[in-house]
Amino acid sequence: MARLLQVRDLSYAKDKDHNVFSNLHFGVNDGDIIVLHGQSGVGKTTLLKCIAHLNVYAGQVLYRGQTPKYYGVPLYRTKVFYVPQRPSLLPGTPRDFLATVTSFKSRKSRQIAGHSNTSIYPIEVSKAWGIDEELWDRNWSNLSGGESQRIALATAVGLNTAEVLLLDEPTSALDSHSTALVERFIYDELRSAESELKAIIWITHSEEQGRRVGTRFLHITPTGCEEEPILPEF
Ligand SMILES: Nc1ncnc2c1ncn2[C@@H]1O[C@H](COP(=O)(O)OP(=O)(O)OP(=O)(O)O)[C@@H](O)[C@H]1O
Repeated sequence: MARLLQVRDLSYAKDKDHNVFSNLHFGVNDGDIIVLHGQSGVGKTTLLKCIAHLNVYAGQVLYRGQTPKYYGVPLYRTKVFYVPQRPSLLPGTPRDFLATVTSFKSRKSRQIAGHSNTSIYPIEVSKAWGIDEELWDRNWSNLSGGESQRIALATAVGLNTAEVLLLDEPTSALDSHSTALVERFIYDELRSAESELKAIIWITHSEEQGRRVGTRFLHITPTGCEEEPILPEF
């Protein structure tokens, strides 16, 4: 089983006197969907941002045995792709964002038969989740929470560059029907031979969703993390 990510002795400090968390050690393997548990404010979002190299941290995050700087951070971020909980804070429109991400030469987009435009697949994915194409040309700030969540996720999945997705409450603004569509799609992508996607770290506050999607469960505390056993269902 291939080791995709290795987190070693990771700690993050808000300021010089306050660690948010410290001493995090864990690995992410091919096929994993790791659900992060932990009290509100313990640092789950912060941890995903550290892994995406968006926060400055102490310790090491290795992707396929190498640091983000070894690949170059922009390329690394297309391989280990962070999807924020509130993409509405991004500047410009979703189509601008798509153009920026697709400009990295690491991209290996999946194409739709009959389409020559390689950035069309994210738009097609979002259509499958009920998003009209015209919404891609609206400013993020003028989209609803659920629309921007689906578009950001469709970008991450549809570009097909990421081997590891870092999902920060990706369906928190969605109704149960849209949530089910998104969960099924991501599950199928993870198991598709055509998809680059190999593993996910997923933050959810829904225990039911955690049980539906998770293959491993990691409990974060301020002083470390431990793997929770998967309990048999009765
Ligand atoms: N930009 C920031 N500046 C200063 N402190 C921050 C910032 N962002 C988050 N924090 C603090 O860092 C800590 C961890 O926040 P984080 O959002 O990572 O927690 P979380 O476990 O994801 O929380 P929740 O479950 O409520 O979403 C909190 O104490 C939070 O107040």
